[in-house]
Amino acid sequence: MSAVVDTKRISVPEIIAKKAVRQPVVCLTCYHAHTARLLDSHVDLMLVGDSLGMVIHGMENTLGVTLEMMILHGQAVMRGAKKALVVVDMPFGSYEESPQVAFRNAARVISETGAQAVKLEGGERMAETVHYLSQRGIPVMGHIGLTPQRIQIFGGFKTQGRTEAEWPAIEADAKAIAEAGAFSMVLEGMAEPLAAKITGQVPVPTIGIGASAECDGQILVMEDMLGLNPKPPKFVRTYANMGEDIEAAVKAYAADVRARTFPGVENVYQMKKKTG
Ligand SMILES: Nc1nc(=O)c2c([nH]1)NC[C@@H]1CN(c3ccc(C(=O)N[C@@H](CCC(=O)O)C(=O)O)cc3)CN21
Ligand SMILES: CC(C)C(=O)C(=O)O
Ligand SMILES: [Mg+2]
Repeated sequence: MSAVVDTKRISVPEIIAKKAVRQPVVCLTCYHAHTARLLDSHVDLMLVGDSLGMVIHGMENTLGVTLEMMILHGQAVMRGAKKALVVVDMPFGSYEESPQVAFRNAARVISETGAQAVKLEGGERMAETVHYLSQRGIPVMGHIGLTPQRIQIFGGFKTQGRTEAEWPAIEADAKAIAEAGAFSMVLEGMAEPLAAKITGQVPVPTIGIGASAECDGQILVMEDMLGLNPKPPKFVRTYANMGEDIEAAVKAYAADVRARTFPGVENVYQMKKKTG
């Protein structure tokens, strides 16, 4: 018998349980199989974010991302992720209309990708939908504060809750989706003390991005922290300079091809030796 490899996947209840024991929930976005494999043993949760429209498809915002794109990338990530919990973003237009439409589309995401959960943007106005999905077997991660799918309403990617007058509405959003059954929630782009306050008010883990170190977990767009975004937002810490590394590698390859030093003897095939 072959050795038993520990590939048990982290579950939704295990993510929730981390809050009580103050274990930070480590999250990154992930859009491909090869990066999923590299991230798998280091993160608790991978989010197939609709930011993929901007980050890998070059779109100006996330509004043009389709359900088909999310399913395709969700399938790719699931082929590389064996231990981490995988969450797939519901794209703009796939869940806002009604809880029923949201369920139909979320069920496609879950059944066609094998991911554990979906994420959708919105607080109080989406609470009924969060409840409808979680009651029917689909774990939902909430997302409040700066919700990029409302870029046209906000007039840009603008940090929320920087005046106290804005706080009650955002606190009500957090409370509403927690009560509706969200298993965790992303707090994006909000003033630090507000994110800290909400983290103290809800029973499920808060996952911050441009929020606060007091959130129960953190998420970043992987390409941003790897140095692949030439103009990263202020909330990003870059842990590698992959943009520079890729350019240097491509430059060296181009020089080798032009000098005919690639391929080398080690890269080419000789004729088979004649036998007999
Ligand atoms: N590459 C990438 N990283 C992300 O984190 C990300 C995406 N794309 N696309 C979808 C959303 C959009 N996000 C963004 C993008 C830019 C800012 C930004 O420029 N913020 C300003 C502050 C703006 C203000 O408060 O007025 C900053 O300087 O950080 C914020 C969130 C976060 N998400
Ligand atoms: C930034 C995270 C939270 C997200 O929603 C995305 O990547 O789409
Ligand atoms: Mg998103």
